[in-house]
Amino acid sequence: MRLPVDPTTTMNSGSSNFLLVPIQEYPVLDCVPNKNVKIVVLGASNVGKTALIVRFLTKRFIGDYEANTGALYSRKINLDGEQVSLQVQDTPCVSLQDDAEGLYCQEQINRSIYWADGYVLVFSITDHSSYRTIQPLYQHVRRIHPAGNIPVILVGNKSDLLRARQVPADEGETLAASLGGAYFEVSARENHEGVHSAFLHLCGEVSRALGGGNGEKRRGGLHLARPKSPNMQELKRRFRQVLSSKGKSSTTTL
Ligand SMILES: Nc1nc2c(ncn2[C@@H]2O[C@H](COP(=O)(O)OP(=O)(O)OP(=O)(O)O)[C@@H](O)[C@H]2O)c(=O)[nH]1
Repeated sequence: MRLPVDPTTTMNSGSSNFLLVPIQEYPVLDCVPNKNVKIVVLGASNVGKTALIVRFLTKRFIGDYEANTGALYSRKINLDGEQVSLQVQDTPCVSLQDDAEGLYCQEQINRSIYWADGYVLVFSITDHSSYRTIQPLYQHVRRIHPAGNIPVILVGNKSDLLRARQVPADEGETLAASLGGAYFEVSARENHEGVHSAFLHLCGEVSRALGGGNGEKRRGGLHLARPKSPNMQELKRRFRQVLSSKGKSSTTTL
């Protein structure tokens, strides 16, 4: 069933896509100053990225969505007793190239990866090919953020479809461990709590990575941290490093 569309319900006014349930946007005025947790949800087609975001933000599950072109949602959350501004970016799907190592990844996804501080990598437990996209996807994120810690969680969605399972839980756990993140097996369709815990876990990781309340990115990657004292040699070295890492990333133009 398609619900009526209220354009005020989308947070991304420049985008033609829309969501079928209203997600309230909260003012960020009473949030911790400058503490903005930005997460992006990535994965193959049809794994439930939009369903997970809707579940997390509204506690609801809606069966059908318009084809997703990437909407940005913002709200206020309570994290360890602090009101924090959260932004969640939905994305179009990624897919494996024929050699199964490279990734088709739209430019807008690259921009979202660059923008975000934390990553929800989603596959469907009923679709092994969606699981196989995760490792190349993570490598792709790494190319965009080559240095430092990357807060990430791995989500195996559609756990209500046990009879159609193609990915055993221990494969999910092993993969998550190799990425340095936690694994959550959830059902956006049947359960809010699991989805909520997964997103909140990542928000906590991001918040810690951002550091004690000043909201500045602590990790490296393409962000050039300002050196304590001006040193032209060091600046030139960092600049060359960034240029060469950009050159290595064939799909990334930032
Ligand atoms: N059974 C079941 N179906 C789900 C679940 N989550 C999502 N779906 C269904 O899976 C389909 C895809 O969900 P979406 O949220 O549109 O997936 P997506 O990853 O955003 O898809 P793309 O727009 O192709 O990137 C829809 O028909 C959903 O109703 C789940 O936990 N269980």
